[in-house]
Amino acid sequence: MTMSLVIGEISYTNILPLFYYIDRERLAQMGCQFVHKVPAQLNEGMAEGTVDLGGISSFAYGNNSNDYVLLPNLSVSSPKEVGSIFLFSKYPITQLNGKSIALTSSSATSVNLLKMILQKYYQFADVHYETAAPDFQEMMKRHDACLLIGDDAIMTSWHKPDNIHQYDLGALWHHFTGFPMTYAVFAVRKAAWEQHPQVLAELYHQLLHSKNTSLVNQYEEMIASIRLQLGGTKTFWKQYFSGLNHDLTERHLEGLRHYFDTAFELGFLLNKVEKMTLWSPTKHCHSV
Ligand SMILES: C=C(O[C@@H]1C=C(C(=O)O)C=C[C@H]1O)C(=O)O
Repeated sequence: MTMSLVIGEISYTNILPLFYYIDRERLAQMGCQFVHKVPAQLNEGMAEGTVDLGGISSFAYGNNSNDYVLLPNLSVSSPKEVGSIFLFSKYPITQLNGKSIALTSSSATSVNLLKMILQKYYQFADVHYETAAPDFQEMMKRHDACLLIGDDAIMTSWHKPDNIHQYDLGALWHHFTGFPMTYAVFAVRKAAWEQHPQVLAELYHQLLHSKNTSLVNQYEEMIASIRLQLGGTKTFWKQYFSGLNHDLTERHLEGLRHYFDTAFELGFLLNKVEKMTLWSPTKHCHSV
């Protein structure tokens, strides 16, 4: 069997509803291969062409919007609090100007989101950033605050010392802009989509099916398996998933546009994202 699509699967709980119910055997028979990595590694895989599609940081999509198309109705987003993207700080956030913050090496969207929030909304011009492996203890040895995402952030929040302040970036973004935040999108490299349209259509159908089944089952089965691996109570995980959203509506795209425009304005993105092109299983792609 020749390989068709290499699919990037973010190795965090937040994306699980989209993958939990897919038929991996059927997709493997169609030549699909899955790779589990943190977002920053999948972003890189897409850029160098070793990954064909997958959940990637929306910031990485913004950097490559002419070469990738978006799968509609799929994302990792939150209307407000996200519950797994946290700034942990020795000081209240209002006192972070002039301080040093360690940024997880796993992320692209959230590190830029944090910089944006501190620079544009808190008007801090003098924050020192350093990228580091996602390890709370190590990060806090040499820095005043640290940014963690995904399961690293969740686990850290469970064991955080009482004197450490914790800020949810989804809540901050919503507070300052009123928009939902989309952290990950499903992007496909154009070449891969053109070569394997049928495999992509099947995969897309399965991802949507998984998302809908997860919702209908209220994440019950999934939560049982997550608890075996990571611990945590059923109530905790129910609440976590109820704060997330995996759609990509017009409102999500508006929020993304605002994020990309701000990232360009502050020089984090080198090019303005002029349009976002959405793949369609039945028609030609269209841009918004
Ligand atoms: C919701 C999350 O979103 C993740 C954050 C990402 C980023 O910051 O680049 C990328 C993919 C998402 O899965 C999370 O990590 O908790």
